[in-house]
Amino acid sequence: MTGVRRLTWQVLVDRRAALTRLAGWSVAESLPALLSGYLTARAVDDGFLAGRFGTGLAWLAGLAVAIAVGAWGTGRVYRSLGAVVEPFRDDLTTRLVRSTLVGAGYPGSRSDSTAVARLTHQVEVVRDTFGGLLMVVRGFLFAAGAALLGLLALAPVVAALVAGPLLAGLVVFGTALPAMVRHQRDLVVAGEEFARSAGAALAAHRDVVAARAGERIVGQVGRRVAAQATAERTVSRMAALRSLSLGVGGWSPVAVLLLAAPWLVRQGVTAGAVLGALIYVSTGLRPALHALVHGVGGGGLRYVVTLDRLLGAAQVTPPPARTPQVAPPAVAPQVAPPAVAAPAGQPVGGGPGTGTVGRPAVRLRGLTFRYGNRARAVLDRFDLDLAEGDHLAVVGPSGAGKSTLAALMAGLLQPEQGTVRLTGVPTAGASPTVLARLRVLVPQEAYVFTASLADNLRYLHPEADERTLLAALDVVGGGPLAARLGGLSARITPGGLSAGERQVIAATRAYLSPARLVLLDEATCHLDPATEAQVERAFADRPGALVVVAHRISSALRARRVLVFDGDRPVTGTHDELLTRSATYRELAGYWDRDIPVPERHRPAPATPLP
Ligand SMILES: Nc1ncnc2c1ncn2[C@@H]1O[C@H](COP(=O)(O)OP(=O)(O)OP(=O)(O)O)[C@@H](O)[C@H]1O
Repeated sequence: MTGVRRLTWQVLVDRRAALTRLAGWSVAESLPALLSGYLTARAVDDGFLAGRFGTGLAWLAGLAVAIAVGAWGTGRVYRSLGAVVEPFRDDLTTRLVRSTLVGAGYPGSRSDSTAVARLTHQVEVVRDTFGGLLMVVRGFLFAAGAALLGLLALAPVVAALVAGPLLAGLVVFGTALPAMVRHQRDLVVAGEEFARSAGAALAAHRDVVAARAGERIVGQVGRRVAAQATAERTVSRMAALRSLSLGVGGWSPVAVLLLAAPWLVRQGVTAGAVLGALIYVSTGLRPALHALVHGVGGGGLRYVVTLDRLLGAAQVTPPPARTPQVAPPAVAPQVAPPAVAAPAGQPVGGGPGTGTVGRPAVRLRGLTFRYGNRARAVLDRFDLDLAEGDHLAVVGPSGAGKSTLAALMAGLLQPEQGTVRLTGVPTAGASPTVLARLRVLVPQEAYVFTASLADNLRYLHPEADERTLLAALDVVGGGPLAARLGGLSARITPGGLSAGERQVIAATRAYLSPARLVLLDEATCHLDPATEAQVERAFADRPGALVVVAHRISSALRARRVLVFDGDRPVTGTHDELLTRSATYRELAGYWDRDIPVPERHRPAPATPLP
């Protein structure tokens, strides 16, 4: 909020000439507030009660003149207000549009004209609320100041009786104000979170269905709805505090004056002065306090919160540096895989002594996950580290949990316990945009939409030029397919492609994405072995880490390490190690063996089961 305070102060200082004019017209506007009680008191005491009807009328005529001057002042006040508010709006719009467009200029950002439209709309909200705030605060200061001066002129004791409760009301309001700002902000954030979460769920409904995450996503969106409702209720409760401050500051002075009237008269205060004091309170102070409390508690809070968020949005931060997508540098991966896999259930590849440099690409810690309260745990306190350059094949019987592990790594599922970090960033609570920069998951059912081949490939890398797209197709093995379809501009439809062709397109798209972690969940199951090998090699050579949920032994053989779902606990190791350590792996390798010849050294030992 410091930014809001500083900017507001700056605006006021920069426009001090316009503010001085505004103050001058405000004095004229508050003339009736200054004179109403006093002139009424004179009209009563010196005129009507003294039997001088004409004198009474003359005082009231004076009041009528003051009211006319006040009305003229009000007209001028609105004109001067524009001189303060409009330049503020223009400054803010320029600043935000510039920062949005500059932000869009960073590689990896989209030029977002809707962001500009959204921001300019919010600037209008700031302008209106700022104008309203200026009016009510100024109105209160002048009206209250005028009324207190008038009360002092009538009788200092009356001024003291009114000032006490007024001050108490202001203290109640001022004390509650920070909490009101906080809750209003929570409400705005809750609304945005809900919109973001529902929007992301709708946009990604195909992936949600593919990952069988429907129930979870509905739960997540439902939690956002509940959070927004709670925030609404809290803001409504804060309205009670506004009413309390109005009651104390606006109504109790009236009650005090009425109760104290006999005593005041005994003290020598005239009946006209008591009536004048009541006029000051009921037509000057109370309405001004009412406008202040509702203006600050409503539009004022919106001003603070909206401006605060706009200022946040205006800070242009370049997105993280993007990885070169095509033709990855011809350097060996920085990190050699560990020579020996850690024992089952222990971190692999990133723990102390394993040779990992820097932050691991993937770090899973204490991961427990089950579908539903009574279901068996698919993963139970599971740890895993993957280094940059690592290539892990995940294998296991049907239903063992391979896709679940991939979805957890991708942040599509959230664990019951434990954490998933991708290059140090926790997936819990990460926005879809952040997740998209960190990882790409290619499911078995490849997602292709009706558009040009180029549009399909650019889905995760909108700025990629044609040369980049063609190079990526070439590396992944999609060159012949692109030629057959008629080039990048060829229009494709999901129904017009075979399952394998869709997988090639999805793989090329993933290859082009900025994410450093690639998760292939049986993403090549419809490809012939040669194309599958080419796809896996392309991803293995790409900077980052690769996880392949494998359905052929060839995938496991190409990987640096293999994770096998063996009974209750996944076991990790090299192919050779697992042949001796995992009965499940031996069994799987035995079946796979029939499909693809396995080098002699990889043949399962005719061993009795090992621990
Ligand atoms: N959406 C879901 N709701 C409830 N249970 C689920 C859901 N998705 C998977 N499961 C269960 O979780 C377990 C692990 O499933 P998962 O899909 O991760 O296995 P998998 O090893 O990938 O299997 P496959 O090789 O057949 O794809 C299975 O018992 C499965 O029935």
